[in-house]
Amino acid sequence: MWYLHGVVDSGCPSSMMYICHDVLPEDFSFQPYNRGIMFTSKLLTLVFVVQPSKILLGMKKRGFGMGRWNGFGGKVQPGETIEEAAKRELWEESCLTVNTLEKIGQIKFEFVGSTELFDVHVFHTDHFIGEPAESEEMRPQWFELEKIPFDGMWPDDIYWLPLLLKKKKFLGYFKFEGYDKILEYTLEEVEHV
Ligand SMILES: Nc1[nH]c(=O)nc2c1ncn2[C@H]1C[C@H](O)[C@@H](COP(=O)(O)OP(=O)(O)OP(=O)(O)O)O1
Ligand SMILES: [Mg+2]
Ligand SMILES: [Mg+2]
Repeated sequence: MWYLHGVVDSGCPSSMMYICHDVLPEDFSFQPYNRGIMFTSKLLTLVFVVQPSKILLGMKKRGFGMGRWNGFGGKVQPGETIEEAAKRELWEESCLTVNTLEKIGQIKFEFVGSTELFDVHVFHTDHFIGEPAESEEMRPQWFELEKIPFDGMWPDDIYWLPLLLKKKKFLGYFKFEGYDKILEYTLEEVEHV
């Protein structure tokens, strides 16, 4: 049996290679790795702009997750930090700028049949500059907090978005079959993320 032992930095922050080894590290716990499969990991960002009684979501118009309401975000590019990427994607997709973002969660997604994990870094902000505007990728819309369209969002969101709205930090793992069915998941509140 081979186990995850470390991470190879391929030089591109959005493409870390996790390697497996036949030694079980002491802090070894993350579920997908203990099956001895070699995974790559793709770094992604996700930003939610929240006001006291409403949240800004975007209808994804193209690519991954098309047709679903979601926060704003995308792939971390070489040479930028995850927070820089989160701000850039928010700007590109909604025309909003922010001075600060609060890191609130980290979620790993596994898709059965794929050895690429999505490592999604989730941010939250109360303060923004500008007016939301439609982009090529997203059509922004405010939703009252009691009317969040969970049926039109990724099925994992209903588990952890309530934590974000309470400003609780969290770590999650969701295993998907296709893009609609969650086979298993873990979710925990943490002090630091
Ligand atoms: N299960 C899931 N639940 C969720 O809420 N968000 C998810 C998710 N899986 C992926 N995402 C988010 C993370 C990220 O914000 C987005 C995927 O990235 P994108 O495809 O939007 O990347 P980019 O904005 O770089 O795209 P392009 O500019 O079209 O290349 O979907
Ligand atoms: Mg995007
Ligand atoms: Mg984008």
